[in-house]
Amino acid sequence: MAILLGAIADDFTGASDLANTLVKSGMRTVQTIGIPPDSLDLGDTDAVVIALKSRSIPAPDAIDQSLDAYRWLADRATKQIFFKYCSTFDSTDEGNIGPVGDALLDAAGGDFTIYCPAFPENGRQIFNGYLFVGDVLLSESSMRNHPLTPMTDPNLVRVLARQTPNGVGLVNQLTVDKGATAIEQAFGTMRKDGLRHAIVDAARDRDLIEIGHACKDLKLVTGGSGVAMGLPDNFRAAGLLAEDQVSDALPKVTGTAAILSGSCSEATRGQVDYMENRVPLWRIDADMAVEKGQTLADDILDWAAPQLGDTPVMVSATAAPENVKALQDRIGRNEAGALMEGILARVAEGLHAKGARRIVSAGGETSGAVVKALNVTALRIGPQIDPGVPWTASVEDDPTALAMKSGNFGAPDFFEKAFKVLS
Ligand SMILES: Nc1ncnc2c1ncn2[C@@H]1O[C@H](COP(=O)(O)OP(=O)(O)O)[C@@H](O)[C@H]1O
Ligand SMILES: O=C(O)[C@@H](O)C(=O)COP(=O)(O)O
Repeated sequence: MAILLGAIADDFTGASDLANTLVKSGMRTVQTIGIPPDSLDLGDTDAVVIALKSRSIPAPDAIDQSLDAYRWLADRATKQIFFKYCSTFDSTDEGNIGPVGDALLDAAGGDFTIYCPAFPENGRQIFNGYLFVGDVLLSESSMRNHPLTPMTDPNLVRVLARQTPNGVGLVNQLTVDKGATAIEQAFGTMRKDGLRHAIVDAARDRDLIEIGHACKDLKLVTGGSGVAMGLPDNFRAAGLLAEDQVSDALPKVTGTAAILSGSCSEATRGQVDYMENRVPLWRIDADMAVEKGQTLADDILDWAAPQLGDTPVMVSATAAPENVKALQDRIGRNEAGALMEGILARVAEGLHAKGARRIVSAGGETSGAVVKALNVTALRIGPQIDPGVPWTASVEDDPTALAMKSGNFGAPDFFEKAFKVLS
């Protein structure tokens, strides 16, 4: 059976955000951790989301990994390819959105694609190419202090133009407001003008649905999870997708509970503070982390072992921007990230070995490190906790329930709510 939509996501939280949208829009979706083994039974699957950890690696590596994922999908006669990146367009001037977009477009034999990270339900809107996060421009939001991809330019046409040698245009709100036909005509005009990429404005879900409909003939669509909302309708209109409701029921998972947080985003900082005095919480001290390296995980595991149970134990590297900067100045930006990710991944592995089977991780890079340490191959998508964050369960015989929270997603009580949604 052919895959209708094959997505390549540049991080793990982003992948489950997209899978959540597709399931809610009626597609039977499997999220895989990296390129799936041939032994993976896809069953009746309409969409596959391949989660990579390619957002913050050098662009040539991100291209190679994305093309490997593309080839896996192409070998399975996938009808349309989706490249998922962050709703805050997380990237540096060196990549990776433009370079991966260009490489996938070449591989898919396309000559034009769109870039639309809008996610109105989570406050990401695009007007005249400018990305707003909540009420402020991207560059005024907490994303300006992101530990790995600080976003200081809110104009996505400019941001993308620095990442590709090819022309970047804009389909603005006036055109989007006219609906799918007008948007598709704008794509045609841009193609004739030799533009290969277009940022597309979107402020409301109904804009995203019209944009999705206008993308029905594109070989490659790129964006946040929002723009995927309109894509399932295209397959339904072509008679390829049933009208059936898709279930988000997960197998019953028992086992102790844990929360691992390495996101330093504003929302996560508030969510970690909320859990103070509500659960056993180990906040990783930067000095101790530098001194002990990954062996700090063993101390944390000794502390956690007697407290494991229904109430989650929580381990957090989450820190304020000035503390993140201090550690980065001391040991380097990527080294600081790798240090904290390494400790949290080793804690995850140890907790899993001690019976933890309900695990929440916060942060895209962090979740990537955690999930890789758990040797998970693929995930079923379960109920949503907050917009963009579903529970998932690994397909393995002894399943682990995992919720991977994007840095800036979720209400202040997210971690507490997560375990209520699962029970
Ligand atoms: N105290 C800290 N100092 C420096 N870097 C940190 C600290 N805590 C976590 N990090 C790193 O910051 C990065 C956060 O990125 P990520 O997990 O993707 O979160 P988000 O989803 O909020 O972007 C990770 O690489 C993580 O290891
Ligand atoms: O689109 C989004 O915002 C998310 O799906 C996402 O990719 C978030 O990444 P992190 O903030 O690194 O978790």
